[in-house]
Amino acid sequence: MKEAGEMAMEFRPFRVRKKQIECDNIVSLFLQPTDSKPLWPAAPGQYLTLKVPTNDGPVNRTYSLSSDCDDQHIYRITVKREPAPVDSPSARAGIGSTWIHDHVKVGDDLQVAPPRGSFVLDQTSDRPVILLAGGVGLTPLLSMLHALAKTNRNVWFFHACKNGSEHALREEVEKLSRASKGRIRSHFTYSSPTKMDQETMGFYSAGRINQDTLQRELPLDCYDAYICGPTPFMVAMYNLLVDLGVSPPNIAYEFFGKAHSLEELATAARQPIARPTNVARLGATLAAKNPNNSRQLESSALQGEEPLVTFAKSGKSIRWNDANSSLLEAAENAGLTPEFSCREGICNTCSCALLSGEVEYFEEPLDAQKPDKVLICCSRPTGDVVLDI
Ligand SMILES: NC(=O)C1=CN([C@@H]2O[C@H](COP(=O)(O)OP(=O)(O)OC[C@H]3O[C@@H](n4cnc5c(N)ncnc54)[C@H](OP(=O)(O)O)[C@@H]3O)[C@@H](O)[C@H]2O)C=CC1
Repeated sequence: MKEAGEMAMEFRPFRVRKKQIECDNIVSLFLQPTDSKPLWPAAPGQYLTLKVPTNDGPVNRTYSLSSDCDDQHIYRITVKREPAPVDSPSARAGIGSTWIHDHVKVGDDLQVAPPRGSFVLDQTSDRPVILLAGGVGLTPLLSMLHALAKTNRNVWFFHACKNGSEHALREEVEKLSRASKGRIRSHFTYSSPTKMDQETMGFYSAGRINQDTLQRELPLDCYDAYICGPTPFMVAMYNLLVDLGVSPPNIAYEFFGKAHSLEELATAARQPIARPTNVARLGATLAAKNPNNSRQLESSALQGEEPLVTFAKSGKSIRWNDANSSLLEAAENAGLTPEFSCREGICNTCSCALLSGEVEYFEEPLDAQKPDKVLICCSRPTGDVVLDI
């Protein structure tokens, strides 16, 4: 097991050199290090983590790089203002995006952690590429487009937006497309085009990207595909691609949802399936009132059984099952709804008290964790554990 103290990653000071409004609700920040060290290397598709100051202390938020990763001089991130969820208007608007939109100005210094993420362009492949962007999900795909512009690969860049006022970085995509002399084709779909969009014909199709859109644009071929956008968009695009014959292993996406994978959601969208749970409801008193009670349990390891995971507050226990990717997923499969956001050990949203037992991290948390705390999104139990959930 890695020691928590070994896990903290390096944050460095970066200065905001430029803040650019891209459209109604999207801005870009251009960031340069102030410690006179070079930029970290980044792969097209990766994201940066920023420390966002709040009244309750700093929180980590991640933003995909939208710039050309070969640029050794400056990073660009592009951020949409996230309003409070429509179904819960009393909830807070996105902390990070509100702070970037309302408070960050040119000359400010921000703490930034190195590029991370495995949603990256496969630069060893020579297959033609389909990039499917929904809204501000274009950011990692634009970074990929910059890399692809320097290759001989054919590229189709589809971007779905509500309308022209929410369409960021259009000129940059068109410029790359023009310079490619036909090798990079772009297609913009507006779901709710405005009157002005209609007059200027600033989009190629209206409505949502569907099978017709893709079939019209794409010749039969063997593609690599990359999808980024809201989850329903990604689910729909995944199923469209599979229906068009794109091989699932060649479809890449970044997904932070509750299901194991986007593929699982995409299958569910075609044919709803019941999800098995492996919950054993124990007496509500088990370890809940006195977490030390759990120490009276016989060690599962000694018995040769899978570890017992006890959720003290909710009085539920389950046997660990390797089908769970993390303690967070185990809790969800037990019918609990712990808070989470990134599911990658970055934002600390899922941090909870570890009342007893030990865990191991399969993904290195960005911040060092105190011994009595655990990030459940990126850890598994090494023996019986009691969590304060
Ligand atoms: N690295 C990453 O993983 C990144 C992820 N993101 C994510 O991308 C998302 C972008 O959201 P946002 O800009 O608000 O997107 P929007 O809500 O503006 O949606 C963008 C477009 O997608 C369309 N769309 C939605 N659902 C479907 C569907 N089922 N089939 C076809 N088209 C659909 C919308 O159509 P309609 O108007 O009809 O709904 C709209 O035209 C966020 O969830 C953000 O977290 C963003 C950046 C980086």
